[in-house]
Amino acid sequence: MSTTFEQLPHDMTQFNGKESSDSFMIRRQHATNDHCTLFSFKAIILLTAVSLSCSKKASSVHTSFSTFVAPITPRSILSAKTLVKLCLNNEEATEWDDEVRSEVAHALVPVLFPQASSRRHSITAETALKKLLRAKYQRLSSSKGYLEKDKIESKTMDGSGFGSATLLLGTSVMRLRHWYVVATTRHHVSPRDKTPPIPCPFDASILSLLTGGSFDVSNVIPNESEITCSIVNHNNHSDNELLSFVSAMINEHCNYLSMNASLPLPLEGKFRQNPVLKLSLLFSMPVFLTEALLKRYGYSTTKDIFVNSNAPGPVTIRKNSIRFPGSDEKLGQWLLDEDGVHVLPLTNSIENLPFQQREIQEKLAIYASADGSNQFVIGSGPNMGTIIAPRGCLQILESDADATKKTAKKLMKSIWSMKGWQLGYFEVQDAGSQVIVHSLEAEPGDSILDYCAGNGGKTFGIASVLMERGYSAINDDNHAIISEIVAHDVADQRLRQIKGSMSRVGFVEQRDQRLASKISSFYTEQRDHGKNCRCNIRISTSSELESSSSSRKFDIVLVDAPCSSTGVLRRRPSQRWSLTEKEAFETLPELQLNILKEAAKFVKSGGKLVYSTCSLLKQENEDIVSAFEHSDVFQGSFVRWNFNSLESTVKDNSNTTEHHTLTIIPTAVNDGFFIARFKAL
Ligand SMILES: C[S@@+](CC[C@H](N)C(=O)[O-])C[C@H]1O[C@@H](n2cnc3c(N)ncnc32)[C@H](O)[C@@H]1O
Repeated sequence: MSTTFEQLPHDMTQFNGKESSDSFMIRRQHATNDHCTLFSFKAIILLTAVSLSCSKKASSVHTSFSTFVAPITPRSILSAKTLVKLCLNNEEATEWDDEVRSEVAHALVPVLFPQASSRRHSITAETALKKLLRAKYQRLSSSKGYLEKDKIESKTMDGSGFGSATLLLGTSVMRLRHWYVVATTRHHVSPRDKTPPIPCPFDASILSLLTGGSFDVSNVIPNESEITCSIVNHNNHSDNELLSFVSAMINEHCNYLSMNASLPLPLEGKFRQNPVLKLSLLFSMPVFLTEALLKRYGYSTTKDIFVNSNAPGPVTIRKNSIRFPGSDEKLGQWLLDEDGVHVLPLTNSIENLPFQQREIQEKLAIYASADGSNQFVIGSGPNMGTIIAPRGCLQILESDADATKKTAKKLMKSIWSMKGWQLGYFEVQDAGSQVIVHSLEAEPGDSILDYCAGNGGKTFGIASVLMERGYSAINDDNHAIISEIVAHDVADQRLRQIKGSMSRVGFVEQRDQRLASKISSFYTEQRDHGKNCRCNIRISTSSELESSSSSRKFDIVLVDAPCSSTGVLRRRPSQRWSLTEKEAFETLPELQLNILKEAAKFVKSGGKLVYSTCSLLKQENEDIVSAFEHSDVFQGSFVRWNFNSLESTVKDNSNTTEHHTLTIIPTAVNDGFFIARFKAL
C-alpha cells in the first residue's frame, strides 16, 4: 500500500496537523531502499509515537507509550520548548500548545537516546539530540557564523550566509518531501496497516534529523567551509551549536535535492506517471503551484525552475553610478582591493539556459535597449528568457580558489559591513530586478513615478541610470538636465526605509519652503563647467499623490506590483507554504489589476507604463495584462510597447516576433520576473 495522489492534500497546512493512526505497531518488514538505517527506524518510531501522543484519540495507546518514556523534569520540558522553537518553523512552533511541546520532549529523550531511561533526569532533549547529531555530523559542525533574519539575499555571499540560507531553505522548504519520506516509509514498514499515512506534526528541520538515515548522503557532503551555520536572534552558544548540526544536515539535503535531482524515494507507478505529484514531492512544492507552473511552462522548464528555487541564489550587486561613476571593471577592482571580495560582471551563457531549447541555439533572441548597447535578456522563445549582461550588474563570487587568506576572512563578513556598500558604491539587487529598471528605457530629464516603490530598490536603480547618462546628454543648447522620480507606496514604513537610504546612496535633503512640510524631497547633482545634471527624488504617500493627481502626469510610470513572489522562492523560504491558492489566483490578481489601472492614470500622453512582478504565475502576469488591455482604462488610451529584439543569433525569424511582455525564468544567475510594457497615446 502506498500513498495516493488523492491522499495528498492540496492545502499543505494539513501537514502540520496532529492527526495520527490508531496503531503504532511498527515492524520493519522491509526497507524502503538500500539507504535505510537504524537511525531512520528510530525516527519512524519517534514520529509515530509523537503523532500518537499528540492525538486526543491516542489515549488507548498512551499507556504502552508511557512505559517506553522516561519521566522528565520541568527543566527539560522547558528546554524542549526551546528546542522545538528553534528547530521548528516559528509559526508552527508557536501554535503548539504546552501539552504538545512536552509530549515532544518526552518523546525525544528516550527514543533518540535510550540509555537515558536508565539515568533518569540526567539528560535533556537537547543534549540527546546534540549527541546524536554530533556523532553523525561532527565533521560538518566546526565553524559558525551569524545571520540576521530576512537578509538571505545579501548574506549568501559569505560562508555563514550560504549555510544559513540553506538552513532556512531547508527548514521551510522541504516539508512536503520529508513528510512523504516518513509517510511512505511507514507504509513500507507496515504494509497491512489500513490507516492513511501519518501527517507529521514536525517541520522539516526535525524531520531532517529524523529521516536523515533514509538518505545516503555520503557522496554529497559539502565542503566544511560551506556549512558554517548560524542562528537567528539567539545568543545562547549551546543552542547555536545545536543548530549548526541541524543546518549541516539540512544543507546536505538541500544540496542533494538541488544538485542531484534524482529520485531516491519509492516513487512508483501512479506517482512516477503523475508529473504534478512527482515534481511536487521531488522539489517539495505545493501541488497547486506545481500544477499552475506545469500548465504555463511545461515539464522541463518547471523542473528547472524548481531546481533553482531550492538552491541558495547568487549575490548580485548593482553599481551605483551616483557614488561610483567609474566603469563596472573599476568597481570590481576597487572591491577586490578594499573589501577583498571578488566580483565579476554578470555574463550568462547559452549553456546555462534553463530551456529544452538550449540545444537549438538558432531559436534564441536577444532583447536589448533601444540603441542595442545594453543587451540584457536572452530568450528561448518570443517572450521568455533569462538574463545575460545588463550594464552595472556584478556578481560576488561564492568561492574563489585564488582568494588570499585575507580575502577569505573578509568574505566571512556580512555584505553590509563591506566598505563598498557603506560608501554607497553598490546596492544588492538581483539581475532580474535590474532588468526591470532598464526596461523603462528612462531618459535623462524624464519624470518617473515608481508607484509601488517598496524600499526603493528600483527607485535608486532608475536614479543611477539617469545620472550615469545625464551628464553626457547635456549639449550646447541645454546646460541643465533635471530628472525627477516620485517614490510612492501605500506602506509608510517602506517609504521611511527609502528616506533612510538616501544619504548613503548619494542624495541630500532638499529644504524648500514652498514644499508641503510632509513631503520629503531629495536631490543629487553633478556640476561642471556651468553644466548641471540633477536628479530629484520625492517621497510621496498615497494622499499626497492623490492630491496632485489631476495636474500631475509622468513620462514613465512603473508598477512593480505586490505578488506571490513565486519567481524568488529561494529568497523567501517560507513563502511556498504561506501562499494560498486563493491569494495566488484571486486576491493578488484582483489587487494587481486595480493597482495597474489606478497607476495608469498618472501616465502623460505619449508616456510609458511598465508593469512588473516577481511572479511566474500566469494569473498574476499574462492574465493581468489581458484584463488590463480589455479595460476601459486601456482602450483608446494605451497601446502595447514592444521590447527591442536583436536578431544576431537568430536564424529562425519566425520566433522573434516582437512582444511587449517578457518572462524571466529563474536560473543559477538570476531570479524570476515578469515585465509588460505599454505606451499612452
Ligand atoms: C514588489 S514590492 C515593491 C518592491 C520595490 N519596487 C523594490 O524594487 O524594492 C510591492 C510594493 O507594493 C506596495 N503596495 C501594495 N499595495 C499597493 C497599492 N495599492 N498601491 C501602491 N503600492 C502598493 C507594497 O507595500 C510593496 O512595497
